Amino acid sequence: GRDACKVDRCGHKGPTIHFPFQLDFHQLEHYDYPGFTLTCNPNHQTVLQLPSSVNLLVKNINYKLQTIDLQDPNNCLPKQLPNLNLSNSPFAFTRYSECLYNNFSLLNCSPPERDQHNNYNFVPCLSVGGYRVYAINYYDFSFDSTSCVKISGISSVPYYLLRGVEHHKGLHLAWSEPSCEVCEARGKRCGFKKYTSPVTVATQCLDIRKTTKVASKRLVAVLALGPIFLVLIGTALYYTYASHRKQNEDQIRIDKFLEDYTALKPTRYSFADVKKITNQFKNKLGEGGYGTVFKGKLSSEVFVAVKVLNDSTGNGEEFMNEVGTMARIHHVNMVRLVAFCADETRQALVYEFLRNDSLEKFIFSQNRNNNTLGWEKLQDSVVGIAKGIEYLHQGCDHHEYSFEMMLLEMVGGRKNTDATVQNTSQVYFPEWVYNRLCEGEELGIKAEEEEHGLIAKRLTVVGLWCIQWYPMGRPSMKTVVQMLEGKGDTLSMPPNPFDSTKHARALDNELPIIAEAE
Ligand SMILES: Nc1ncnc2c1ncn2[C@@H]1O[C@H](COP(=O)(O)OP(=O)(O)OP(=O)(O)O)[C@@H](O)[C@H]1O
Repeated sequence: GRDACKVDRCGHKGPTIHFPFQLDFHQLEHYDYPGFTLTCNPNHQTVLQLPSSVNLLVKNINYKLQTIDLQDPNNCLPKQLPNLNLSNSPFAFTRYSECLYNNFSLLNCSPPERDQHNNYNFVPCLSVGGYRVYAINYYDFSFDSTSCVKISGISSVPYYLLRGVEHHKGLHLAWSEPSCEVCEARGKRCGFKKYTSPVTVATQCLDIRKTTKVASKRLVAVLALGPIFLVLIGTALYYTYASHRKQNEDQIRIDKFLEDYTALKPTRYSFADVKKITNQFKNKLGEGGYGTVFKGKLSSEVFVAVKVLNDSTGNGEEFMNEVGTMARIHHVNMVRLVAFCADETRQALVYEFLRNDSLEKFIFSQNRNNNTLGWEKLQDSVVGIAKGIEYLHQGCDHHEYSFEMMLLEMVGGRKNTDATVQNTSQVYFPEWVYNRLCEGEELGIKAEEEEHGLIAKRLTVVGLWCIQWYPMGRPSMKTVVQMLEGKGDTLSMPPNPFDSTKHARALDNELPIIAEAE
């Protein structure tokens, strides 16, 4: 109970510190439960030391949500991330940032003549002397790293920590043990009760009033000591002045952050702007179902792809959906919507420019042996796309029907309805390839090394799982990512998606029998 009544803080603006946290100089009083130890640095800032000597400043502790907000003392979190390992600490990344990304490398790139890397995660605080540091994911294979040197690797991290402008936001962690949520929600103070196992701690709820009574008694004692009180007032005034100055500095930093953040949101252009950006639609990149795509230039270094929507494209619903959704999406595997145009008559979407051609061209390349995209790269692309779709689904298990066809088309190396194929049994590639796999035959594709054959087989089996007749039989995108990343040849074969008799029989079973009318 004594621990629960104790409230500390490092500076008058610092977060309040009470159970399950404690300041290290009160260590002796915590004879029953060590809690999470914090320290005060000489600048009266609160410091949390995480394993591997990662020291971070504590900005806020939310005892109700059991979260803690941390900042790097030098405002350069990416510098600490390679050492950050939470496995031996009571903390984990918060649910809000549950999208964790693996295998980032910090690359130091020599000064580019013109910055061709502007679409990647630039880390300003690590970039010195004209060199530029980027946080690049294993799957960013379009990133030209020839003039770069790897500084360090980051194994697992919430993606928001690597986005340049969001470094200021700091790191958000959560703890689950000891659990004080119930006490906090009841407006009570939480305290240690007993150990239920060597590592698990039971807590008890204590009345805060007791705490305030103790506090007010102390206040009376302080008032009695008048002269000391005056000194305290003087000190407090000094700190108020100092904190006011610091508040101003914080405000400037926040304003700068908001400015950057606003710059990230899609801008609205007029159609005249769009014409200017695309140089009168001079350079056509391609054509899709909804419009024509042109190359454009925002500045001497920033290129974009401008999709001018067909006049006949819907009643504006599709356009609003696209802008509404894309504006909220920030994912390493998703193209970024930079701007849009919605004049009375014309609509256009402005995306970041992707310089490495469309995947379609690589899939349907005639001479697969000579193309630059080998089987490993194809697999990497598929995993990247699957992760992007998983991010979009965020827990909903509905499928991206064209994803599985893309998998199968990659292996088939041709559209599965290719009418030029001689052997009619091969015309519907998915069915043909299912039968072949079931009979233990090779896929009959061009894969010179054994490992390539395994990749092709893995893509095919996952594709076949995803085209299962019944939606319930299809794996979630999360499972798809795991299947695609799985090593070796251990995937089981799915049931036959083309067995129409089974489907008919299953339907028979499911439909209720309706009696004929008399
Ligand atoms: N962000 C981009 N960067 C570079 N090229 C692009 C970009 N977006 C589209 N393109 C080019 O424009 C072509 C058409 O793209 P678009 O998105 O309109 O069609 P799609 O994806 O093929 O089909 P759909 O209209 O069904 O989405 C692509 O094949 C590609 O060559």
